[in-house]
Amino acid sequence: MVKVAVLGASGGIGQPLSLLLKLNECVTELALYDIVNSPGVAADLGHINTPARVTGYLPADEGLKRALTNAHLIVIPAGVPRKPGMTRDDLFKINAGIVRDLATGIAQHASNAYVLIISNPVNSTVPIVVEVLKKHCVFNPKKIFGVTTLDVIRASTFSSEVSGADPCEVRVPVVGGHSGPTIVPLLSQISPPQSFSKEQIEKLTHRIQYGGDEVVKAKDGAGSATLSMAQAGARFAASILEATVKGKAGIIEPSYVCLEADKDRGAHLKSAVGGLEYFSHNIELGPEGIHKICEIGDITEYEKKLLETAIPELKLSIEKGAKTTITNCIYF
Ligand SMILES: NC(=O)C1=CN([C@@H]2O[C@H](COP(=O)(O)OP(=O)(O)OC[C@H]3O[C@@H](n4cnc5c(N)ncnc54)[C@H](O)[C@@H]3O)[C@@H](O)[C@H]2O)C=CC1
Ligand SMILES: O=C([O-])CC(=O)C(=O)O
Repeated sequence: MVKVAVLGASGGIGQPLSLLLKLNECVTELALYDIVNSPGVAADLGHINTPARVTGYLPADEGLKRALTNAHLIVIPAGVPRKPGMTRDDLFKINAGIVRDLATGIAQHASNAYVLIISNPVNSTVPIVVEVLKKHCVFNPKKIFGVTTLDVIRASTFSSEVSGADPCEVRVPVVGGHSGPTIVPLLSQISPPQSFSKEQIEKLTHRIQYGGDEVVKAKDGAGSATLSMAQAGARFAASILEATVKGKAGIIEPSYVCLEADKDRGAHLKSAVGGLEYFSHNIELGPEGIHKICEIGDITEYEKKLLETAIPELKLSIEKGAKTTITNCIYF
């Protein structure tokens, strides 16, 4: 039995993500939780002829508990998206409370599950989840993931538009966090190798860092990336299932994680990034979640400067998330 729960399943990301998870034949039960419309989304998806049984839950009648109980994997796209002119950090006031309450449910009803956090600001919401799990003494750093897959998907797409390479084949490590200057693409490590001019690198870097803004602007008040994010979330969830259910070795995905998940390499990386407790980088997945956090490797002077700029902002976002208390959260 492989139960996957989606929290925020009726939203712009939640619905297409749930559709893609319903198409994943490794999933046998798909539990959809939201404060609105989840039974309808579940009824609709339930007609698709793939193995997963789909159930929908609202907060009434212990819906969160029922959605979470026995979940192997939980994906969280619950929360409000940006409008033009907002930063991801502007979402903290509302989303911090939502994520904290969902994390409390996870601590109580599914403390052994793998948790993928999509809700923004990811740089802060991941520390919120970790602090809640720590408070309940159920924290396992190898199982908590901030979803940054969309950054590498964008890096593959945008760099291929310049180079003409096949976007399906191109991989660019993107490190740091998930907001503007904290998104640090390492174009010098692009695979297959590719050389770009200084100007191309600067333009590409900026586009990858602010790719989210392109969508927010184009949607003109109707939200942020949903379809590309659903694909990114489904890809990451599929990789976690491949590694933890099917036991496939050597899968590498990027994610924003707690560096203590990999004692040796994590400690090394922590000292290389100014003592940050959380950082996004390529992760090798294993049967128990995070198997190995990859090294940063050789980077150019330009990339070192980007990293130096990212570190102070990341530090503030991490502290803000870790300090979240009942009083600084707003509810619907
Ligand atoms: N990590 C990433 O790369 C990305 C993250 N995001 C973030 O994902 C989040 C969701 O975005 P959208 O789906 O576009 O928003 P949306 O507003 O379309 O959907 C959010 C859903 O969350 C639900 N919700 C609100 N409070 C809830 C609660 N307490 N429990 C359960 N569900 C709750 C809402 O009812 C709604 O259905 C935003 O915070 C957005 O910034 C968006 C794109 C990329
Ligand atoms: O830009 C946003 O607010 C949503 C997001 O995180 C992204 O698209 O990368």
